[in-house]
Amino acid sequence: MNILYDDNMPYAKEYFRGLGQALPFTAGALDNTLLANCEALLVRSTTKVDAALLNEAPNLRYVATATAGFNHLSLTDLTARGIHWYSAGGCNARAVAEYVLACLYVLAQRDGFLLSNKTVAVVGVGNVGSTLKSLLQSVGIKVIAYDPPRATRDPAFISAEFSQVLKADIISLHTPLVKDGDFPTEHMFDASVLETLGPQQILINACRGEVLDNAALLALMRKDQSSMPKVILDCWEHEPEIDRELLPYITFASAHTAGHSLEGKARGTDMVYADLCRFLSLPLTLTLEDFLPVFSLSAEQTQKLHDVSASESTQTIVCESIKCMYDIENDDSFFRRYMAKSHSFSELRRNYHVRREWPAAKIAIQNKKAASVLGELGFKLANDSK
Ligand SMILES: NC(=O)c1ccc[n+]([C@@H]2O[C@H](COP(=O)([O-])OP(=O)(O)OC[C@H]3O[C@@H](n4cnc5c(N)ncnc54)[C@H](O)[C@@H]3O)[C@@H](O)[C@H]2O)c1
Ligand SMILES: O=C(O)[C@H](O)[C@H](O)COP(=O)(O)O
Repeated sequence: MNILYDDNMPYAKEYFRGLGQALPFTAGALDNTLLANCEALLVRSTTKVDAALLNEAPNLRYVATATAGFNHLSLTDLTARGIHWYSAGGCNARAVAEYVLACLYVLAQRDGFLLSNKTVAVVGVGNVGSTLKSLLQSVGIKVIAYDPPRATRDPAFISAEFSQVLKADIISLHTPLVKDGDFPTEHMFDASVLETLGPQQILINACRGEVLDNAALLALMRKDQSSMPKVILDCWEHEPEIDRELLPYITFASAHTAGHSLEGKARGTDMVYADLCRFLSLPLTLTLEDFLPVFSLSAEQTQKLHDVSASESTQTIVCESIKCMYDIENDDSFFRRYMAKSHSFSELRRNYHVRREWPAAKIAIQNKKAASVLGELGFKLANDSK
């Protein structure tokens, strides 16, 4: 089988070489001569698989995206041509949930509030939203779950009302981009919705840029930033050509990298591999454990955690532990510096640093309450913790 895979899929060479002739391509530079013979095309979200691409690929039988979102695949065109398609739903759910928690803990420390006193509205309670909801609830943070389409599919799920969402202290968006049907999400947060929010609230978009009307947000921020919520953006409208004018009004800004943990990306490759093996009726011979490197904190980080362990404040210890794994302030300042130099959003994403998920780390924390919270959040605790 002739396979083409995005060269930004970790371990793809190792996973796919046993399934046929597997060649890498760079998103944005997919060669039509390669497409002409391609039978299986493995992409990430930066390759649009539409009629124009499919017209160049007459031998294509299989398309997969190693990402959760699949709004870059034209399902109508794939189905019309009888091409099997797959998306790796859930591959990076923990990565995005960790991103949201990292933002919230750092903001709580910076602004001097207790996260445990806040209510978080999770909008879209699928793979990402459910993972986030479980982690928040496991550490005692109240969650409002909003997902009307899920309530129609799953009688056991009861969705909150949208009016309750708008009153929450923190609103975190985790829906797909849906342009039509009964539950569209495009510009779900438009000017009329944004105007109902206040400065004591926090709004996070780590799903798709188009769910939040960026032009309306910019206009309202310019009119009176002091009446607006704090806005945290990982996903932007019109990526990669985002509106840089919005940047000064954003509390934490990142380049659509919430899901870019090494595990999140590699799990995407692994899930596509498993689906392609099923499609070809071949046995699975490789797993993620064959590839993920062992991780340990640096001596400096270990010392820092040891020092902060003496703190009385659980939130301080949890925040510092999270920062050892994922420092959102670093991502934010790097992004701002990078964008100020007119560098490309896509390049920044391609060269994103290696970020590991929290269960990869083993930490020693003396404070019992903090150790328990960190355990709930997925950190492995060394024997001398608790
Ligand atoms: N920033 C990132 O790096 C990153 C990473 C992963 C996923 N994503 C985005 O987040 C989205 C969610 O990911 P997921 O894996 O949880 O997908 P999912 O399909 O598992 O869950 C999405 C949920 O949103 C719900 N939903 C749909 N329309 C809705 C509406 N109008 N109102 C409320 N809820 C609605 C669905 O019913 C579903 O339960 C993806 O589609 C992708 O666009 C972004
Ligand atoms: O949908 C997803 O899984 C995410 O948006 C994912 O992180 C996108 O990453 P990309 O394919 O653009 O590298």
